[in-house]
Amino acid sequence: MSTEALIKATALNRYYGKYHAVKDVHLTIQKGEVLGLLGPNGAGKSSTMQMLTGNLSPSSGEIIINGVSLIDEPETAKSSIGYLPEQPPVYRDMTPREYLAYCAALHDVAKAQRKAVVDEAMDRCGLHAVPDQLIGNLSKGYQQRVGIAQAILHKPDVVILDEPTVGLDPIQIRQIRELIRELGNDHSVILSTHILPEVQAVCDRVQIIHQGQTVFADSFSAMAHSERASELIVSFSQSIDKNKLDSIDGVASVEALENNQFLLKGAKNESQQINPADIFKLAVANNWELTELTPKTETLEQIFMNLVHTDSDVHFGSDPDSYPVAKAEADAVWTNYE
Ligand SMILES: Nc1ncnc2c1ncn2[C@@H]1O[C@H](COP(=O)(O)OP(=O)(O)OP(=O)(O)O)[C@@H](O)[C@H]1O
Repeated sequence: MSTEALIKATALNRYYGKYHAVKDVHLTIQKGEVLGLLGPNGAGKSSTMQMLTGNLSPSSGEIIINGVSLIDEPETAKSSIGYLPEQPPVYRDMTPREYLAYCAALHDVAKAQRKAVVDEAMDRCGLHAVPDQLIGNLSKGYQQRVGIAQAILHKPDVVILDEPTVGLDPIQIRQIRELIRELGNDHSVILSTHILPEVQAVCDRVQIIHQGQTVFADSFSAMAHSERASELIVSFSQSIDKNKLDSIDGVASVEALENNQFLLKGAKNESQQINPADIFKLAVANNWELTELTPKTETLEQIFMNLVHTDSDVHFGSDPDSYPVAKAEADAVWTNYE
C-alpha cells in the first residue's frame, strides 16, 4: 500500500512585508485522515490554508499535492483540492442549483455530467430542501452547506475547510460537524478552527499553530499521553518529608494536597520527566507506604493552554454537543429551519 502523503508541505514561510506570519510550517495529510489545524485568531491558519490551496504564494517552501508540485504545475495540483475559504465564496443572487452548476463548469466537469454532479453534492450536503431558493435568503448554516458543496463537487482527494462553523448557531454547528465527519469517509479533510471541541469532535489528528509556528502535531492520544506523564499524584499512608520528593530527578515542583497527597509536576523538558520508578524507590528507602501513584488527568484544554501559553480567544466551553438540546428538538429545528 502506498503511504505517499496526499499533501506534503515542507518548510512553509510567509511574510507580509516584514511580518513573519507563517514560520517553517511542515504539514502532511494521508488518505482518509481528518486533520485539525488549531490555533488562536491570528495564529497563521488561514495563511497556511491559502498557501496549501494555491491562493497565496509562500515566501519559501514546497507544497506537493498528490505527487505534483503546486508551484510548478498549479492547475494539476489544485484539481485534487476542494477549498472552502473563511468567507464562503457564494453568489447571493443565485440559487444553490445555479451556483453549483456554475462551479461544476469552472471545475471542467463535462456538460452532460453536471446535473448529476450537482444533485449528488446537494444531496450529500443536505440541500435538497432549498435547491431553488436564492442563496442570499438562506440561513448562514445553509450558505455554509452550499460552500461545502462547491468544495466537494469535483470529488477532490482533499477538502480544505477554513473555520467552517464560525458564525453558526449551536444546532447548525452540530450539523456541519456531522457533515464534515461524513466527508472524512470519502475525502481527506484539513479543517482549521480556533474551537478546541471542534477538533476533538471531528479530527483524527491535530496540528497546533501558535504565532505562525507549529507547536504540536500528533494524534490526540499521543497529545494526552505526552503531557500526562509530566504530572503525577502520589499519596502515602503517613506523613512524609516533602523535601525528599522535591529531590527526585525531573520533579520541578511538589504541591501538598490533602491527607498526605502530593502533586508532582515535571519539568517541561521531556527528557526530564518524572520516572515513577524513582518514587517507588524513594518510598521503599524511607519505609513510606505508597497508597497512590496516578498520572494527573488533564483536559485537552489544559494541554492546549500549556502548549500555547495564552488566554486567547480559543473557545473551550461552547461545545454545542454539550448543550442540552434534545435530539428530537434539534431534529425539529433542523426540519423547520428554513
Ligand atoms: N494580507 C495581509 N497583510 C498583512 N498581514 C496579514 C495579512 N493576512 C494576514 N496577516 C496577518 O498574519 C497573521 C496570521 O493571519 P491568519 O489570518 O493567517 O491567521 P489565522 O490563524 O487564520 O487567524 P484568524 O482565525 O483570525 O483568521 C495575523 O497577524 C494577520 O494579521
